[in-house]
Amino acid sequence: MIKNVEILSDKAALVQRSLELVLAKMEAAIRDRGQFTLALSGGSTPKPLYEALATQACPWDKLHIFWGDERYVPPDHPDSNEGMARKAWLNRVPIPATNIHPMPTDASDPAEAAQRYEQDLQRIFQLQPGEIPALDVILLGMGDDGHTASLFPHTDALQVHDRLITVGNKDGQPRITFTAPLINQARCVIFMVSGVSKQAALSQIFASTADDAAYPARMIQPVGELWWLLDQAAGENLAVAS
Ligand SMILES: O=C(O)[C@H](O)[C@@H](O)[C@H](O)[C@H](O)COP(=O)(O)O
Repeated sequence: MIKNVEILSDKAALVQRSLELVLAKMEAAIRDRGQFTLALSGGSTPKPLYEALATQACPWDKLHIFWGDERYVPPDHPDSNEGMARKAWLNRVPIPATNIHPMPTDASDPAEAAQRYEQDLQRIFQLQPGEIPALDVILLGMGDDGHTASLFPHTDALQVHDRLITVGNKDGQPRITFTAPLINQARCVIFMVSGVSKQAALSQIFASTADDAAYPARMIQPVGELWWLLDQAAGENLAVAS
């Protein structure tokens, strides 16, 4: 794993840097493998990045879009990560509808939805049993509590190591989420973290020792590149071990 930490002057600079990095990874992936597989994060931080991507001239037919987690609501619900990304970006560009792979949230049992998405990935990536796909880029955020995707502190999802997709739990509300093993198989993971409220969790996540169950973002140690892009407000007091 190659770990990079950059502290940008403000959120706009963080978004611009994230855009540069995603575009660079997109160009390299399409050059090397003919396509670019990207998993989106939810929350508020990445929305301006998605809006910026909507202004780019990309080989849209070579992009495949996934979500790293999803609230268990319909896509037209205001909390939907899929709905946010479609409004901010995907509805504004000519990306083929078949290249967009949202997490299902229509099953009565979220575990069934998680299994369906896992089967989707197995089909799309033509996986052998037990094989974990390497996505080109997985975008992640981090909550004030140190969660990432929908891997929340002290939840069962943190213990799932034999699946690609599982059911997360935020205060009793179900989520669909990538598991840590799937995230850690990525060629590149990019965390986008903004705001002073993230400082306490970041200090734990960058500490040489802390409880991974309490700060699940610590579990993200990808085989490829790990990028932490922080704005000054989030990263100003961070002692970054090399
Ligand atoms: O569905 C979600 O909410 C996200 O995937 C979640 O993991 C998010 O990235 C963090 O909660 C940070 O959210 P902010 O970017 O809003 O701080």
